[in-house]
Amino acid sequence: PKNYPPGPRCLPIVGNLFDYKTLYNKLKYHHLVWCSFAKKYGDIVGLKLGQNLIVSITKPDIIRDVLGRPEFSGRPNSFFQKVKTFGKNLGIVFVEGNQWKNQRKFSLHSLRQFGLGRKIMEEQIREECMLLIENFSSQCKKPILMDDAFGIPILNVLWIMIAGKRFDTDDKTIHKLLDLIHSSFRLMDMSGGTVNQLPFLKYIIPELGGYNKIVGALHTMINFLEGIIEDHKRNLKDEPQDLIDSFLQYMALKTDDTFTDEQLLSLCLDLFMAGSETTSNTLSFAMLYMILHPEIQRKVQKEMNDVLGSNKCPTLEDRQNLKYTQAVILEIQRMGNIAPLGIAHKTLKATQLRGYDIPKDTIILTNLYNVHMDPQYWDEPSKFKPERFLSQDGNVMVDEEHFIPFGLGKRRCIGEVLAKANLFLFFTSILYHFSLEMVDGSYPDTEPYDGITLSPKPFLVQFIPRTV
Ligand code: HEM
Repeated sequence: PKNYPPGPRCLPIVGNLFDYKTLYNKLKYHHLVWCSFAKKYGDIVGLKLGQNLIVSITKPDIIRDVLGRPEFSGRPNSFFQKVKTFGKNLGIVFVEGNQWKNQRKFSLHSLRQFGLGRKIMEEQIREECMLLIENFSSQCKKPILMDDAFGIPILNVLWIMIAGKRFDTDDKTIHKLLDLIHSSFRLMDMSGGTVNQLPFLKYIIPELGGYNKIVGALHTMINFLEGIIEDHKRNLKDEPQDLIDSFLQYMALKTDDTFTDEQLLSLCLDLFMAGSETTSNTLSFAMLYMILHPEIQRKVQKEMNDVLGSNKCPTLEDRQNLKYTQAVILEIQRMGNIAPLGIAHKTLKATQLRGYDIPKDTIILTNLYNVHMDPQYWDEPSKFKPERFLSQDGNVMVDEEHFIPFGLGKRRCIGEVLAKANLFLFFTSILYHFSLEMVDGSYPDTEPYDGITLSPKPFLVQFIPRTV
């Protein structure tokens, strides 16, 4: 397109697909590919990958601008999205227009009704923390493998709001489902994946891009959720007990035609996926950084002792007084970069950005990784330094221009309050009960897995009980 943002020269049909793949093979991470394009072509880069126009933005002030403008609030129509949602655009994360507005409003309202941001949510998190601590205690003589330690406890808090029940830590079906989501997230990417850019390829090479694996995983998830929704239908009471009940009741009123059976299933699927993978990966990163930085771990433990005394495990109320601990959690999020390219947006109409023309239906990637790792703003960005989030007088200091792990604007994460509460309570209760140590002879691999979210590769941790 004319006056499109700069980028490498385009070939017919494939566009810049080969440039992209070549760089990806070299750099191994999608966000680094976009950082590398940005170095060469500037803060706004325009590519064509197969049939899709993709513009990536790396600078914080432009990202803020874009996330604040309604014409950038669409979502790409991904191929996997369609598999997941019966060939239609359903759910919450990838829908647009009124459907998105209504579903987002309903979800937020309903999650709040069933606990989000309320005292009961904290109680449920504390319950999950206690069970996890017991579980770690029973195994603490031997090293524990950190792979999906947090998956079920984290999902449980959300699942109680959505479906009114929690899962046992050793529930095999849920382990399997979380594992499927985890491996699908490793296979997908925000740039859309090859199948997305050249859809006809899926008929030629079905294994391409893990296509079959992802489709299989989605079908397993759908079957599982169908069972849960059927149960709710059978046991529906006058007073709704959870989000699914509320949805079913609202659907029965027939006042809004975006409330359908298929929509309910897709909404649950979206919330399940968005809510489990993100927070539990961040907690795995937390464990990783703590074994790499024992001195920081000691400082967190000392702060808890100094501020709360030696026999009180922190509550959310204590958060404001545990400033160093808060700074450590912020630094874990900054370095962990769970959603390195955020979630892709799409232009709803032709528009302009800093003098460039951006056609309708262009995919927009916000490079959150770059925002958090930009050496022009962050001093020694690859070093783990919690002090960067503390002012001279020891107060927590967050510059919202350069720290946006949950995104910004109308599409901002709806689970932020829950995620922050989970991160704080799980992190502090673990460090209150244990000191974490690296296992002799098994230095962890600090390079994360790539994917739609980043996650640490599995590593071993020794949990040493603290005498508090
Ligand atoms: C540490 C944990 C989390 C991080 C870092 C995170 C990050 C993000 C980011 C970057 C976005 C995209 C914003 C954009 O489109 O520009 C997002 C969207 C979203 N998140 Fe989270 N998230 C986390 C936890 C959660 C949880 C626990 C839930 C469960 C309720 C959740 C539900 C969602 C949903 C539904 C959206 C899509 C919103 C929309 O499209 O309107 N997230 N999140």
